[in-house]
Amino acid sequence: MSATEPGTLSHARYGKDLVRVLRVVREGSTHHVVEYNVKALVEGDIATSYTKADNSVVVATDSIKNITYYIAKTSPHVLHPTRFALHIATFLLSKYPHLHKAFVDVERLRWTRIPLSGQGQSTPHPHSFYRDGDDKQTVSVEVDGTKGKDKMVAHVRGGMRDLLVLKSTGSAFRDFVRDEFTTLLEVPDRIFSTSVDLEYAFGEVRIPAEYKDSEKTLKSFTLSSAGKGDVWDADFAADLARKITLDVFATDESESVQATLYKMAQTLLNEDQYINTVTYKLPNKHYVPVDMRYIGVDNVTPTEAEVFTPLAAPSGLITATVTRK
Ligand SMILES: O=c1[nH]c(=O)c2[nH]c(=O)[nH]c2[nH]1
Repeated sequence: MSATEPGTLSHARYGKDLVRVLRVVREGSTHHVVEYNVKALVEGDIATSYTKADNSVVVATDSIKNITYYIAKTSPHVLHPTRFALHIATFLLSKYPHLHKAFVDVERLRWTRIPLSGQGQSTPHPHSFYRDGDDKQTVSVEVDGTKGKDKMVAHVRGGMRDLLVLKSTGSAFRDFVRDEFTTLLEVPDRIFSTSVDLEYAFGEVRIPAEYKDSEKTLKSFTLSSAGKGDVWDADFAADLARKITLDVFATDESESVQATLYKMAQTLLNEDQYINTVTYKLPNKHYVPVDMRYIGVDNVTPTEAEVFTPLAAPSGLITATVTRK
């Protein structure tokens, strides 16, 4: 190595981030829409592009963006974020022999059919939608073609972020360490609010042959899943994870964010046998009772606390990963 290069390139990965795409699938007069934010990165024999300014090994990030749109246009998987991500990753590796790994993250934004009321019942509109929550479904896939393009394997993670929840009772925080640094009061009842960030990992899967030959099979190909909530049925897992998170949050008599988080994770592992690890990141979004004693009003005794101020910062942050035994 030349004296002017004291370092070696030990890691190199590149691609396009923040590719925004809305796809409409028309089924007669019923339409389906999905909106995604996509990040697609690749690794492979690309070192010389960094070390020798050799762009002959570079698939332009602009082309990676175009491939993302092309798969959005042609993939039979486009309505399913996990399979869509797998399709982009697999396509990149199949098309470019010198690329060996692809990393595709997809965020799905919420668009839900507008429910129309009439004749005492609600009907979902066939082509009008509304944003019914700021939470995003997340998908991260890593497809590894290093053992050969006919033996590709994938590591898939699902999850969600920005699911904002609050409960006004059913949450206590007591019996924590008390010493000279403690100012927090023990409370049998408090507000509990968090913005749920969840990620869960499935076991490794082989990419079926149909995925690779995308252009030949695009029209005909449908993939059957091996079981409810597996990688190929990850939408089920995502709905289940959201439902469990909300159910446990609502019904748990919480002794702490830690204890509620752990119950959520165990419930998800119990209900989806294909998920192996679950990671929650739960900020504790504090709401503080306003002290009105100076005007002779009790708003601090837990049973009297009715007026709160949200505390933007600092925030608690409770995280944990629970792994299947
Ligand atoms: O559920 C909680 N866990 C903590 O670790 C903690 N720390 C704190 O100040 N409040 C809370 N609440």
